[in-house]
Amino acid sequence: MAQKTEERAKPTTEEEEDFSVTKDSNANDENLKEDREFKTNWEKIVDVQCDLFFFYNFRDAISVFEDWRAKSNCKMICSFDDMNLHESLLRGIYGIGFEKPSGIQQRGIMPIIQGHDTIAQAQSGTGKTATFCIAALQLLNVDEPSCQVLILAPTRELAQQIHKV
Ligand SMILES: Nc1ncnc2c1ncn2[C@@H]1O[C@H](COP(=O)(O)OP(=O)(O)OP(=O)(O)O)[C@@H](O)[C@H]1O
Repeated sequence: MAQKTEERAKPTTEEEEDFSVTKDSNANDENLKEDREFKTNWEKIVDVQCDLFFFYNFRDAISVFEDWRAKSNCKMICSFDDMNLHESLLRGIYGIGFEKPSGIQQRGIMPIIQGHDTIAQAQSGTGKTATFCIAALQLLNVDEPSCQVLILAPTRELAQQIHKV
């Protein structure tokens, strides 16, 4: 059986990651390679557009996020209560059993609500979909009947998965 290693976001005092991801060591090497490629592409994007951020769950990338956070004055929010969400949205979040935001939600929800162009990458099942859904629901004007949010997904399967969330 392949040796298992645990990959987690760099721990911080503010954050307690809710989701842990276990990978075999070969998959981990592949992920690190992909992350290096992603970071190179990201650096190209940053050159032309400064109002973007990304993070993923490896140490280098977290530090890029922390730099961005320091520059943009954007805080990491560790509780849904502190996100200043509409009451009905907050009730819905607690109603489906979310007690506290995951790492990507602590970092990603507020920048989207504040109108920053946001690129975020995190491991599978860490709450990315809920991140942009919660932010989108917060930004929706329920009295406005026209389309206000468009979510594009590259595959039908992913679109169906997003619809479920
Ligand atoms: N803060 C939270 N607390 C508890 N459960 C959560 C939280 N956020 C998301 N979840 C649950 O975790 C699961 C994965 O969430 P989500 O689909 O948002 O992750 P994802 O990163 O988009 O996944 P994937 O990489 O597979 O697309 C879902 O069942 C979702 O309901």
